[in-house]
Order: sequence, then C-alpha cells, then structure tokens
Amino acid sequence: MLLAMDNVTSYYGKTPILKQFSFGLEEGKCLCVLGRNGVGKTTLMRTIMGLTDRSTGAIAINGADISAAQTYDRAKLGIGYVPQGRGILSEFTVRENILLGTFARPDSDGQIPEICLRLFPYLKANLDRRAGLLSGGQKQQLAIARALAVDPKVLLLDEPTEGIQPNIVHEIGETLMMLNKELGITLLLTEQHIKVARRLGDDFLMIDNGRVVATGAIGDLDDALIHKHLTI
Ligand SMILES: Nc1ncnc2c1ncn2[C@@H]1O[C@H](COP(=O)(O)OP(=O)(O)OP(=O)(O)O)[C@@H](O)[C@H]1O
Repeated sequence: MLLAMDNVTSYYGKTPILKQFSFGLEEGKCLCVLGRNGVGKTTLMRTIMGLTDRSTGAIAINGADISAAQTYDRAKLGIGYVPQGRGILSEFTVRENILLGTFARPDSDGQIPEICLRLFPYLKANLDRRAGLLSGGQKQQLAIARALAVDPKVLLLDEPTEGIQPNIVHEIGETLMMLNKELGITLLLTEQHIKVARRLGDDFLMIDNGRVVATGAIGDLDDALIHKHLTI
C-alpha cells in the first residue's frame, strides 16, 4: 500500500471526528472519498497531513509510519495537498505560489518544476500575475501546480471541483485523469460530483459520521448506497 490508515481516531479538541478509521490506497490508483457535508472528509485529509489537533492509530506511507511526523516532513515524504478552498495566497504572484510547493522538496533548486508549466499553459503565460486576479478554475490549476511542485507520490485533493463553473469542472476532471492515468500519480480526492467520481475513481470510500461505512470498486457504487449515504 502506498498510503494506509489503521484504526485512526482524530480529534479537534477533545472531540473525535474520525473514528477507528482504516483504509489502504494502492500505488497508481484513484480513491474517491464520498459522504454528506460534515461527515469528516476534510478531517480525513487534514489527519493525513497532520493538521488536526491530535490523532491515534497508524498512518503509513510505503509502510513507514508517519503518524508522529510534522506536516512539513509528510510533504517531503511525497504527500501533496490541495486543500478545500485552495489556499492560494492572493497577494503573491502565480510564480511565488508555485514556488511555495518547492520548499518541501529535498532537491529544490528555486526553479518551477517543468511539469507545472507543461500542464498549465495559462499559468506559464501569467507567472507574474497576482494570484488574486485569477478565476476560480485558474486558482484551482494553481493549487494543483503548487501541490505538484512537491513532486508527490500521492496527491490529496479536497473538493477540487467545488465552486467551479460547470464547463471548467470537466476540464479539472481531465487534468486529474491525466495526472493519474498518464503520470501515475496516486490520487485521494473528495468529490461531490458523482459523475466526476465515477469517471476518475478506481475505488470509493463512503464516510458517515466519521466512520468508513462502505468501500469498494467505483462500479459497485450503486443507487442504494448513494441514497443511503449521500442524498438527504
Ligand atoms: N477546526 C475544527 N475545530 C473543531 N471542529 C471541527 C473543525 N473542523 C471541522 N470540525 C468538525 O468536524 C466535523 C467534520 O468536519 P469536516 O470538515 O471534516 O467535514 P466534511 O465532510 O469535509 O464536510 P464538508 O463537505 O462540509 O467540507 C464537523 O462536525 C465539524 O464541525
């Protein structure tokens, strides 16, 4: 397994949000995390990055336990993160935002990795533009480019298509597909568009109230499961 959690409970203050959470993600796969608002999807991402207050249980990358590691070191071990809301620094340029990702790279040479520019021609043509001026879709490209600058083995994406115009949702989906299927980057993403999840995902993981309630191949995600755990 490239990334695995074993019996993880993760807290904000004294409140457990993720509870006895276990799953494994094989190298090269795309796993879609699904569940209603507030069930703990973002907390799952933050727990993997070491950004919740505390967690118990084991989190491993390539078999090495990282559950006590600092966020910075988790990034260095190959976990890229595109947070919900994207976390773009508006006052900084496109170039500066991407370079932030390279700080977590052991071999950083102060240059923007070629792949970031090759994948996103708009960013390449607008490196000196202030990031706050970008559209939602362009900011999402920037957040993905910054995460790729880490040279990740696995990329965590929290609602990558949230708040993005419908015609751009498809484009972001295609980019993620390329990262996964052509460049072999393992993906863990939360996604509210079932259509995008079905197209991208190899497997799904359904969360309800902080627990894994169903998991399997994306083809097994049927209407009964969707009705039970996703629709209101
Ligand atoms: N920083 C925090 N401090 C305390 N409680 C938090 C914090 N962040 C989230 N929570 C609580 O943890 C629970 C899970 O939230 P989380 O954001 O992980 O859900 P989610 O599934 O990602 O939802 P959404 O789709 O709305 O983003 C919620 O009850 C939320 O109130």
